[in-house]
Amino acid sequence: MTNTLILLRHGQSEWNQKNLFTGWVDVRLTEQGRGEAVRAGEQLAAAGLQPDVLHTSLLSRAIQTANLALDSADRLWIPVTRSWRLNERHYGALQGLDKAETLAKYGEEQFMEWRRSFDTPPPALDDASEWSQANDPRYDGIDGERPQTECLKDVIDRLVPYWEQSILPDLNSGKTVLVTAHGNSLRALVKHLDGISDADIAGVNIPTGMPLVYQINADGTPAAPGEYLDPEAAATAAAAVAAQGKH
Ligand SMILES: O=C(O)[C@@H](CO)OP(=O)(O)O
Repeated sequence: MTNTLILLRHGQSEWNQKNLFTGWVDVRLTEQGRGEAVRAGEQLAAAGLQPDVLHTSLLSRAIQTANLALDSADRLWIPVTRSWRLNERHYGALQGLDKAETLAKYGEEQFMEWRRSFDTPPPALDDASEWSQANDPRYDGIDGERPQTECLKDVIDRLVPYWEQSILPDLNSGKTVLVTAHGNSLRALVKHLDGISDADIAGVNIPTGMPLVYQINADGTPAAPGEYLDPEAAATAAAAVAAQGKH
């Protein structure tokens, strides 16, 4: 007996479009991103997938994506739980910087280490920065745990407890669960689910707006690796994410 988990990265955001490091900065979807979210919902409906509950991050781009996708799947009414534990990886002092300029300034090795290494966080973001979330009321309750930078390992450490305590119980009560989140928080979850090594996860990129579907066993393991509803389009879009900053 397995239950269905659908992972969905938000559609293109304003800062994806501008090629800026985003992290916890609360940017919105572009028109293209809103279209991706609507299409994701249409794909769910066409595949006969009907989410019973939604888990989202606290960031607007994931919330907008969920709302648009659920609206086009005619499931806008389902219960919602939101958690900072599903937020994008905090990108530290890189938040707000241009990816291409950062690559040119620091070189490819350092750039890729910051983007994709498992355990090297970027430099911390000063609380006084305009891109800091130090005074953002949505994080009032988590102040002791509010990061100033994170590597992927840090994201796994804060996300896996949420997976075990909130998402897995929903799956085990027989619900189809939709999770809308972010490139790196979903890489963290996919690494955990698929047992991908610390080295190999560097090569995994999650495209925007493409539903990724798992069948999950009662013990939280997947019955098989996740499958995109549109594998060809997902592979093309993931390659574009991998190449960001390089053109
Ligand atoms: O900027 C970010 O927060 C992320 C996702 O958009 O970028 P990257 O893919 O470079 O980790």
